[in-house]
Amino acid sequence: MIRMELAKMNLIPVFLTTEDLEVYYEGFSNKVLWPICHYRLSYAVFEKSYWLAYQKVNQYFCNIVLKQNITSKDELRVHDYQLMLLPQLLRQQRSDLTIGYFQHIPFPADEIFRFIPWRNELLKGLLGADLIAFHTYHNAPNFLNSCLNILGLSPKNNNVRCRDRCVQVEVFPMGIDFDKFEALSCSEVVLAKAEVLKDQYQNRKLILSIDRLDYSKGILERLSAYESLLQQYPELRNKVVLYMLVVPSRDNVTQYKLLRGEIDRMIGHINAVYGSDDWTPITYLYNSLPVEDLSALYIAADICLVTSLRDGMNLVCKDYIASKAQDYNGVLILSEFAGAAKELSETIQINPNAIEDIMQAMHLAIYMPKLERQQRMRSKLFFARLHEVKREQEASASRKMQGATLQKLIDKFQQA
Ligand SMILES: Nc1ncnc2c1ncn2[C@@H]1O[C@H](COP(=O)(O)OP(=O)(O)O[C@H]2O[C@H](CO)[C@@H](O)[C@H](O)[C@H]2O)[C@@H](O)[C@H]1O
Ligand SMILES: O=P(O)(O)OC[C@H](O)CO
Repeated sequence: MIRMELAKMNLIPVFLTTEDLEVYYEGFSNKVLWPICHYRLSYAVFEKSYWLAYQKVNQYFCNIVLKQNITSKDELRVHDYQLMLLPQLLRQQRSDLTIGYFQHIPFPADEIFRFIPWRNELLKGLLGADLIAFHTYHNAPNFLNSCLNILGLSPKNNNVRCRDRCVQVEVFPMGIDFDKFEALSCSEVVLAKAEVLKDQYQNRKLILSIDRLDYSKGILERLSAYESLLQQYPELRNKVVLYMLVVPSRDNVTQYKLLRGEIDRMIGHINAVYGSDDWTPITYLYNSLPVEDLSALYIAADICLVTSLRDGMNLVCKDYIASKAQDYNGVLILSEFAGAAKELSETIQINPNAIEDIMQAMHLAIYMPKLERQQRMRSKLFFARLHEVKREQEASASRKMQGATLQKLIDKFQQA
């Protein structure tokens, strides 16, 4: 049944057992690779059984891919850290294939990647691809340094030579479906929902955050900063609301369970200590919402607060910008450790480890004059459009075209 429904969308499922999910997905992917790539060494659990499952499931994906009727004209694209071994597994069976690999999360410094007992195998797995790509610039040298210092392969001009093949390492910052969010922000249904939200909060300043429940998103740091804001500027009490939408994620993994408990505790504390009969400082939703509701939140929010401690890109901030394409009326506070910060220079950027900085950024955003808000948002809109996901798809359809397409867009920007 599932198989048939997915076939209608040209999709083929890869079914995993409960045990595979536990050791491959929750285990190796999210207790080894995720913490290492997000610089949380102490959260990594180097279990041999996780590694065995990771190899097994990557092989399983490989078998299913190769059962399809693939010709050497097809281009295979492997996405993300759950499938680092897949490029080489495919290459071993089919040397004629063109394979791309895109990593959505950061690639850490070689001294960090080195911690993984199976780092050589992982790097060799990736090097089965013809093209390895990351969101932002610093990931590429991190990967190339790992090839050099762990495998002893000297890179030359972003290329790594593996026997008779040359692997190219590139940077493609990913965007969103900009038009979709812009269109939603004009839809009557969404605008009505946004009005309901504004009424509900009686025109208090609405600070919005949306993320999966993840320790990489700096959720506790955000809460500490918000508490400091209410402490240091008591005149803001009853005038602001922090609306936190936290999307459930990996809830069987220990560190995620602990984080959830701590979030609940901090929110309970802030609401109990600072709240009053007619004002709750934090609205907290632990849920996944339909896209119309997300869009209404973006429209209603005066400020969007992104506090990632590490983030490959962060698309929430781009969704927010696209949702402001009509009136430019919003302020984005963005962590300097989110990949998006490299493109969005007109944001208020913060180091999320500096609680005082987040607090001052919120204060600045709350009192920012309308003209300045709009000027900053206009320039951000340009960059969010520049890397729209549709353009990226067209651009990466041919590797050769990529450089030229991107250059053309950059030239256009420079002329503007
Ligand atoms: N309830 C809901 N329903 C529908 N959509 C929802 C939703 N809640 C959130 N979303 C959407 O999901 C996306 C989440 O992407 P993010 O980049 O913010 O984080 P994530 O860590 O999941 O992504 C990983 O992949 C992305 C993309 O490569 C990288 O930016 C990031 O660094 C990396 O960790 C956003 O576009 C958001 O609008
Ligand atoms: O929810 P997960 O575990 O599939 O991970 C989502 C992230 O987009 C991974 O990059």
